[in-house]
Amino acid sequence: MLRWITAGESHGPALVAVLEGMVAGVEVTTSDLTAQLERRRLGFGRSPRMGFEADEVEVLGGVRHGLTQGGPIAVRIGNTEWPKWQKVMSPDPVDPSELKPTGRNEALTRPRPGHADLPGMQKFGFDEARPVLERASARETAARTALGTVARHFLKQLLDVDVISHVVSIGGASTPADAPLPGPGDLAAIDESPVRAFHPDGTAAMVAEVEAVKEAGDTVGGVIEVIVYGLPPGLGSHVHWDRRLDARLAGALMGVQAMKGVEVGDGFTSATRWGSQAHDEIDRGDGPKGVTRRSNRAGGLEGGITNGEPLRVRVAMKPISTVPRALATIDTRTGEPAVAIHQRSDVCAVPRAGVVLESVVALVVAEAALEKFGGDSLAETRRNADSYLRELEARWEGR
Ligand SMILES: Cc1cc2nc3c(=O)[nH]c(=O)nc-3n(C[C@H](O)[C@H](O)[C@H](O)COP(=O)(O)O)c2cc1C
Ligand SMILES: C=C(O[C@@H]1CC(C(=O)O)=C[C@@H](OP(=O)(O)O)[C@H]1O)C(=O)O
Repeated sequence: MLRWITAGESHGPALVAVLEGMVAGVEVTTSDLTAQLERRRLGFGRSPRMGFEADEVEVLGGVRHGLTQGGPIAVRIGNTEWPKWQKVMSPDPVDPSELKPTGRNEALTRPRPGHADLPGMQKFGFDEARPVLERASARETAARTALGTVARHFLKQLLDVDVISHVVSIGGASTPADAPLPGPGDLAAIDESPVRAFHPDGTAAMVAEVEAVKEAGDTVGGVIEVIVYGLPPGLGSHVHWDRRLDARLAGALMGVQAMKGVEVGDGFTSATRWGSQAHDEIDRGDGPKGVTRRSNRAGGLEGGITNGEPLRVRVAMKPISTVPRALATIDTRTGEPAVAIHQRSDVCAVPRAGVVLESVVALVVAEAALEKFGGDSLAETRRNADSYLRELEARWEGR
């Protein structure tokens, strides 16, 4: 079993994250984690904070001399802004006279429609939104990105698996429908697009959309596609609902802040097609799997099991709820109409979110690979995987 857990507030001293159940012998370094965290900070429409938040990573346990040790991997990501927030976010009691009334410590009683503010206050009995938004904030996704990096390295070293993503649309602007799917070697080019789109026309249209939204003092969401290349058939299982890989991916992806829909393969479009046009016909092929498909509408998953084709999921992200032209709300102190909290925010976090979604997919797929192949060291897991792949191929011998 692979488990991951995070803690920490957006404006606290640091985020911490633990990955438990990773095998020994996976090569990964602090700079590998830093590189993924840097990718997560890029993107047109990012918040002002992303310009200076340095994501200072420290590996506190589980890795020695660049190799995982088999024990829990613990990571700390320091928040650059902590000195400014020390009093407001102090874990220990603070003398009220030390909390000078500034924007930072004013009581947040004008909850933002779309953020966790109001339901969180109602649920926990808080009289302001600070304790809610601090933990709801997508700052936490830095922690999952760090852990996801270990999972990506494991998958790459085990089976040469690549996890990539690209932005399909932002608001009404999309990648052309007939654009080819990016391959594993295209990730660097995607990262160079300011909106992390693969097609140049898509990039131009989406940049224009973000500019228009910014100009209007608004925010915008979009759709991101994550693709995993190199997976063998057989990860996940049809035997029970909570073993289905599609179900587990959807749950983990919806667990990312602001994600409101997940589509596996052609998902919603498949629901409009007739069966003969919706499925992926099977041929004998020369690959290690012994079979190929004429298409990949299923997104590499049938019965909750990988089928050897690229795994493909699309995720819908809603617009950021801290809208600069702030939305109507109520002041929870008085019950009177008010304008929602707004200090600063992203216009569009869709490009950055792709890196988070890749990390989450890597964690779920790494867990499924460990379930299938077992082992305590990368070498042992690889032996088990090789033996399984040989067996798959051997089935076709003489046929
Ligand atoms: C990468 C990323 C950046 C985000 N940045 C912001 C932001 O700057 N302002 C904001 O209000 N929400 C932002 N969000 C979304 C909120 O965290 C999210 O809407 C909130 O936690 C409520 O959860 P829900 O949208 O899933 O219901 C961001 C989300 C992601 C994934
Ligand atoms: C800090 C990050 O994202 C934050 C996510 C976020 C939110 O409400 O989700 C609000 C913003 O934070 P702040 O209110 O401090 O400007 C974003 O910058 C990050 O991704 O590292």
